[in-house]
Amino acid sequence: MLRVAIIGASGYTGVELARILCNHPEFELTAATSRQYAGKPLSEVFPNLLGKTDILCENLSVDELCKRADLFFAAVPHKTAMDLVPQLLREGKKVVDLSADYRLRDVATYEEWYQEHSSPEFIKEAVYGLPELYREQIKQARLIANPGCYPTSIVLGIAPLLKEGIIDPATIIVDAKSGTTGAGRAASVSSLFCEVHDGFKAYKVGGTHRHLPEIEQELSVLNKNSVTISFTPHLLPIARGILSTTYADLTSNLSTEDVQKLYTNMYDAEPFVRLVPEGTFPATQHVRGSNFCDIGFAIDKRTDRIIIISAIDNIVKGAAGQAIHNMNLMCGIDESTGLEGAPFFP
Ligand SMILES: NC(=O)C1=CN([C@@H]2O[C@H](COP(=O)(O)OP(=O)(O)OC[C@H]3O[C@@H](n4cnc5c(N)ncnc54)[C@H](OP(=O)(O)O)[C@@H]3O)[C@@H](O)[C@H]2O)C=CC1
Ligand SMILES: CC(=O)N[C@@H](CCC(=O)OP(=O)(O)O)C(=O)O
Repeated sequence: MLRVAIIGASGYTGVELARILCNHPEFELTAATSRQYAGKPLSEVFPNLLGKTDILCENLSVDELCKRADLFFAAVPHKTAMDLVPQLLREGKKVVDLSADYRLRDVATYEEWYQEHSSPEFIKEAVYGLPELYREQIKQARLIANPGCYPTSIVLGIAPLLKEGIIDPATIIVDAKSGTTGAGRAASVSSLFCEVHDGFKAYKVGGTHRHLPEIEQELSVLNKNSVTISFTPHLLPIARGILSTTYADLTSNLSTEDVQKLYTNMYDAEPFVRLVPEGTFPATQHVRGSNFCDIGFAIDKRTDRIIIISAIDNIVKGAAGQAIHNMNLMCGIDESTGLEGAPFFP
């Protein structure tokens, strides 16, 4: 068994990592950190884990953790991970960082959207952990920058079209909607039940969301040229799930079958991308609790636009599930291990 630690186990992605690891045949959870719950059993903090793990939460001491684990998931807020990841790497550990700290390849862009980077020397070696695009690099990596939840759903949805050059990149518009777990578990007024329940709102409108540079970075790689998009996130009154609706102008007169072939060519062998049958569209409730990204599309002949719908569970494919997928690849074990479960429904 490979010994695994979760740094930031008391957050939403931390508990999801723990849930998946409890049933993982190759990984053993040997340490879990939380400052506020130090000394408490993780299964007391999260009763869904009762009987599944007897691990205690502990304070963060990298030296201590390094004695008891070889693989690390950093599930702490961005701007925090960059201070602890270098120490783990220097100790020879493999790290999947769920935060944004190593996702942007250009340090100046990171510093424009976040803050001064304390360990920019590791950005170059970090591999962006989207297995559908970077599988071979991930297998060789010791540091993975696990993608953001919105970027995962959006990039996977558009990738085949941009790669084949059949849409005009200047016309890409994305409306994406996220469940409230996307905001994390820390108490905040904007996440209170009465602020979220029974309503629906846009936020960070007008090109101000910090996922924009990440999405544009990956779309630009696929397009082999710089891409700038419009992106508006929305907050859904549900716990889990992201549904992204993307619009773009088609540059050639393709049939639905032609486009279907592009998606099939790219994703047929992918264990966690499902193309939904023609005429049907993904829904958050069909991916809930799973590592799937479901994708569907329609061509609007009236406007010559394509509309792509993609859905993920933000804490599984958008965070913890994708992180475990990446760690499986880094450790050379079957990439689907621990992630095969069907979504919960209803
Ligand atoms: N929620 C989501 O859908 C997604 C989240 N992410 C990213 O994953 C990471 C974790 O997110 P999420 O689980 O939602 O966050 P939460 O706020 O729910 O949890 C954060 C965790 O980090 C710990 N923590 C906070 N500050 C520090 C610190 N300074 N030092 C050590 N530990 C700290 C907290 O525990 P304690 O305070 O007890 O120490 C807690 O366990 C973030 O970087 C987030 O951006 C990525 C994709 C999707
Ligand atoms: C609903 C909600 O608030 N979502 C978060 C998504 C953040 C996320 O998890 O992504 P990072 O890992 O890049 O922080 C937001 O919009 O900031």
